[in-house]
Amino acid sequence: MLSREELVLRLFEIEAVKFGSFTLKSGIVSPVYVDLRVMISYPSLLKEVSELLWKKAEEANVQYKSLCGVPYTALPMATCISVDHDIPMLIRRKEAKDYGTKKKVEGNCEKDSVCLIIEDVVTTGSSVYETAEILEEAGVRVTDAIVLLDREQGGKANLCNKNITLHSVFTLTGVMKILVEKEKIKPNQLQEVKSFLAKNNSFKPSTIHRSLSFRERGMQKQTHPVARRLFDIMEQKQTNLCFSADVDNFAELLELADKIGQYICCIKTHVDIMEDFSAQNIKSLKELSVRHNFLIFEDRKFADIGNTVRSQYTGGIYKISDWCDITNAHSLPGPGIVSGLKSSLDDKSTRACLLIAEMSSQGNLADSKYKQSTVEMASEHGDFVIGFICTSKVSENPSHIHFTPGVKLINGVDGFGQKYLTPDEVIRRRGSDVIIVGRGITESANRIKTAKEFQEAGWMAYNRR
Ligand SMILES: O=c1ccn([C@@H]2O[C@H](COP(=O)(O)O)[C@@H](O)[C@H]2O)c(=O)[nH]1
Repeated sequence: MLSREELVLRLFEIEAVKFGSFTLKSGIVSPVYVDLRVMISYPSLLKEVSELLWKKAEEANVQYKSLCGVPYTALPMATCISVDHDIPMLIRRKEAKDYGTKKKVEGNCEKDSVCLIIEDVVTTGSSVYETAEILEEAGVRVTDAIVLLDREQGGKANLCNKNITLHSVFTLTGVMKILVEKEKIKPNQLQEVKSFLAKNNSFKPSTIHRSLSFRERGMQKQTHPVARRLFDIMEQKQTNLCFSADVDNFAELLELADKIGQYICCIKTHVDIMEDFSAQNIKSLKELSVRHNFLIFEDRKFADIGNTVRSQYTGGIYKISDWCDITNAHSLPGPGIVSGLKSSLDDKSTRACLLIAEMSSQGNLADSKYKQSTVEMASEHGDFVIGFICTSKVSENPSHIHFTPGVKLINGVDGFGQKYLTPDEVIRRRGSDVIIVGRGITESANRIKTAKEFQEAGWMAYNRR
């Protein structure tokens, strides 16, 4: 085995770590460049490095069942550890297969077992987190990651905010100190890199843990009256569960609303799947919403120009604006959609809208720019838009409420690409506020008991953040 110093010198020799002036993909000019891809050309060094990564996990006493290298550079490292120590490996695909199983993870994903992530270099931590998300979708848990070199640019803290502990074999400044000692680089190069690192730190302090309570958010001056009612209900009934009542007849819907009404803050409907829609049935639902103190959210997902959505909201057979407290809309058509919807309301204090910033389905087209523009649109229409359909916290405005669909008690994916996350992942780790649960309840043999379980899981996750 090489000593730590010898290993650093080898990495320097093979130019896996270089000093000078390098323009990064981001356009930033960096005085240091790390490229551990070259290591596959030096198998004995690769083996040494892999052994160090494994030892780091042992020292940190990480308990895990399998390991997964972040593609591509860490893949051979994970493979060496797997073979040398007889530890099952998982491979994360960069692209899901577009045929057959469409799997994103290869290998045996034992439900709820812990998978250790192996990475070569961490800067912001985003590649580790992306890999963790995909592994968790496949049903395994990620608690720790081992990295050969931490560039000390905020990755460790960012991952910590996501509940992943990063253990590093080397830090960039640690490597540089060895190189200064061995007179391979000058002390001023170390200083230059240190000041570069200080100026280029990616750490984003999470506001999730320090966020205000639902009660406090309901009391903000700019909070819309409908959002205020919802915050009040959530605190009063200690529930952030929105039940997605995706059944096709009112007898079943009303029975469910009555039986599980005590556990929910909101019921979500798709009126256009009901076979027996009638004003009388809606009246009965309204009565139940008053008796059990929950709001009604019609998941209409408006997506047309302002003039059309105005008619769709108020007219036709459903007359949605007459009875639903909350509806939702895609931001795709632009701000006209919000203006169109709200223009039909005489009293804007009793009706509100959520914008769809993200979707829970695999392969959806809402990218980060779309999400950001959606949040800007919401901010411009605070008199009607109270929050978002999203899969993570998208807005820092405490008056905005985040609703997340695709929730079950275990992670997974349905046959049409609907991705499921747990209440803990959605509320505590991702910072959303309300879990939307449909089939997790309707497909249960004991719907009432299961609704209570979701209520407890959602509320516990809120209290733990
Ligand atoms: O991105 C989205 C937006 C809306 N939905 C709706 O939520 C429920 C989820 O039902 P499950 O049975 O819990 O999967 C359903 O009504 C969708 O239309 C969503 O899933 N994803």
